Parts: sequence; structure tokens; C-alpha cells
Amino acid sequence: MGRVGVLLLNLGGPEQLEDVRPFLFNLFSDPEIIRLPFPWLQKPLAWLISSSRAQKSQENYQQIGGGSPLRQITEEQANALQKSLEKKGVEANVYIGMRYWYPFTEEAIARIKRDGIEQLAILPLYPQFSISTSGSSFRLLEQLWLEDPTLNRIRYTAIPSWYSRPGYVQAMAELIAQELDQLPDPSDGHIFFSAHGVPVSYVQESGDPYQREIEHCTELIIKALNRANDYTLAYQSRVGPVEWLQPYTEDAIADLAARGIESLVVVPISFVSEHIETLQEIDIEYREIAEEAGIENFRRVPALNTHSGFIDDLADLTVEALAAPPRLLSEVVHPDKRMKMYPPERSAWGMTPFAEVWNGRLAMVGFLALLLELVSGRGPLHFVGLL
Ligand SMILES: C=CC1=C(C)c2cc3[nH]c(cc4nc(cc5[nH]c(cc1n2)c(C)c5CCC(=O)O)C(CCC(=O)O)=C4C)c(C)c3C=C
Ligand SMILES: [Fe+2]
Ligand SMILES: [Fe+2]
Repeated sequence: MGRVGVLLLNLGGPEQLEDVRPFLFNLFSDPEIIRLPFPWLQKPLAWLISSSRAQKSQENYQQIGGGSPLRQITEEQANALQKSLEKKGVEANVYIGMRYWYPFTEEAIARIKRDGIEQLAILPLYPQFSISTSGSSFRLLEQLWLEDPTLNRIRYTAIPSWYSRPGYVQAMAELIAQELDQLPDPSDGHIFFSAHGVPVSYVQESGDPYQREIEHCTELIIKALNRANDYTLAYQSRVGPVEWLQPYTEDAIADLAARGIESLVVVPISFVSEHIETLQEIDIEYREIAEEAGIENFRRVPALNTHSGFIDDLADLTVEALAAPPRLLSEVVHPDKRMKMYPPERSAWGMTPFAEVWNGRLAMVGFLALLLELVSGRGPLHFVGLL
């Protein structure tokens, strides 16, 4: 084997309150996150939404100590993975490529080049695939490869998702069992999987496998847990005016409370690190909703972070992926005709002089309307809940 590298892909998060606005700008500039019919609207809209969402979002980050712990936890995971690989006889450099904050994916690729990596496993830290997460990072990498043909010297393999790995499933089941056992009556704790949501259109129109993978993942964990407790799957953190996957976490909690359920064990299922949506949204917001609705025991399963069984399993996965025939980014991002990344084809938005004039005029009108909305704090975007 030549020089081996592992590239961990993750979302990134603001490390301090000043980072929140530019972080949100990067996030909303991503066409895999907000799908607009007109690409020229992306940046103005990203600017507008990030400017007006920043304050609320900063308040949330303030509640968890003033920043996201994601970078630090991902660095700890990278170190643990490197050590675990070493124990298995594989000398590898582990790199972190974040999609919306430091260390950015572009920086990771520059280091991979500089270090002369010859074999690379590309491993998203999302157990399930979504167009909006792993898909977006793969798409960016595909672009970087197109822009720099010298990257073709690297023999890489892209791992789309890994939620069915036995070590991951077992580690999740163990953590759930530990929380159940803290309840006054472990047998009557209701297991509540809370996955990060995506808009329904991703699944129904663009063929995102996310919902299917989340459902399958919860079934595997319940099987490994091997207890008789009831369970529910719901989706949290929706943003904006469109319909997201249902049931929504807050509604499902209220329904369970109305059915007389008193003990909930909440399991964050789509992310393997603590982050704002576990520490703030679940631990503070959903806990409050649950307690007001009459839930007496509300426990949350910790994120895996550097759980040793989980990290060892990621190391095995990496070794297996490097030994198998390589999987190209293009195969993962466009695996079949059923899944559409966005925009489907940039060239489909080809400009004619007529379109350009009208696009320009519409952009001016749209931009002024957005500015007005921002200044006045009223308007259609506030109305639909994007701001
Ligand atoms: C698998 C996990 C995630 C999916 C799927 C996902 C889709 C998705 N997210 C947004 C909008 C936002 N996400 C934000 C933060 C955020 N998102 C995830 C994970 C998934 N997102 C994580 C782990 C984090 C937190 C990072 C951290 O700082 O710890 C935010 C910013 C926070 C806020 O203001 O609420 C937004 C906005 C969309 C629109 C989307 C699918 C289309
Ligand atoms: Fe998100
Ligand atoms: Fe969120």
C-alpha cells in the first residue's frame, strides 16, 4: 500500500458567536440545502437568511457555551480513528473536511496533496446518506477533482453510508440500554428516535434514500437492543416554508404524552457527535415541551463521539473499503437515474440574452423586496418561517 489517508467529511459549526452569520451564509449558499429555481438568487437569499437568522441562532449557540463543539469532537474522532487503524497495522493520516466551516474540505484536499497521499478513503461522518449532507460534500469533492486533474493520481474510494455496520448498531443499542436502565421502570420507557429532518421533496421527487436508510437503521438498532420497549421515529429541526418529513418531533412528543406515556428515552439518530441540535434543541427545547405535556422522565442518549466500539468499527470499515474495488464519487452522487442532485444540470440554466435581461430585472426587484423585508422585519419570508 502507498501512503494512506482517510478523509472524514462533516458539516462544521461556528466556534464562536461571531462565526454564526458567515457559517449560516455558507450553509444557505449551498444549492443542496436550499433549492432555488434561479441560481442567481442563491447568494442574495443566503445573505438575507443568514443575516436575519443569525441572532436567534446565536442565542441558541450561547445556550451551549457560545459555539459548536463539532470541530473539537471531530478532531478527537480523527485521532481515535488514527490510533485504531495503527493497532490494526495500518499507518494512515486522518484528515477533516468540513462543508461549511473550518477546517474546510478544500484545506483538507490541499493537505492530502501536500502529504503525497496515494490511497484515500472518503468517509462521511453521517451514518445515513442524504443529498443535503454526504451528497453535498461528495458533490464539492467531485468539483475539486474536476478543477485539479493532478488529484486523479490518488486512488480514492467514497463510502456513501454505513448505518448498517455491526459495531455502530451495537454501540447505539448499548447506549440506549444504559439510558433505559436509569429509568424507575426500564421496561416502560418509550424509545424515541429523533432524526434530523429533510424536506419531503428530497425523498419523493429527488429520490434521496435518507428516509429509507433512517427507518432501516432504527429497525437494526431495535433488533440489536432486543428489548420489548415500544419505539417511535420522528424528525426534528425543520427550517423554512416547505413540508418536511413527518411526524415532527414536537408533535410526536405531545401525542405520546397525550397517550399517557411518562418515560421517554430520546435517541439522536442521524449524527454521531454532540452538536447544537442535541445539546440545545433536544436537551432544552424538546425537554421543556415534553415536561409541559406531562412526561415525567425525559432522558437523552448521548452521541457516540469517540465510543471505542464505534471507532474500531469505523477503522474496520476503512480497511475493508480500501481493500475493495474503489467507488468513484460520480457513482455515489449519481448512482442511478432515480436520485437527482441539485441543480440537476447547471447548463440547463443556459443564458440567452432575453433571459439575462429578465433575470437581471427580476433579481433587482427580488433583492429590493428582500432588503425591505430585512429592514422592516415583515414580509413573505417572515410569514413562511424562513426568517
Ligand atoms: C444528518 C444530519 C443533517 C441533515 C439531514 C441536515 C439537513 C439540513 N439542515 C438544514 C439547515 C440547517 N442545519 C443546521 C445545522 C446543523 N445541521 C446538522 C445536520 C444535518 N442537517 C447539524 C449537525 C447541524 C449543527 C452544526 C453545529 O453547529 O453543531 C443549521 C444551523 C443551525 C440553526 O440555525 O438552526 C441550519 C439552518 C437544512 C435546510 C437541511 C436540509 C435540506
Ligand atoms: Fe442541518
Ligand atoms: Fe437545526
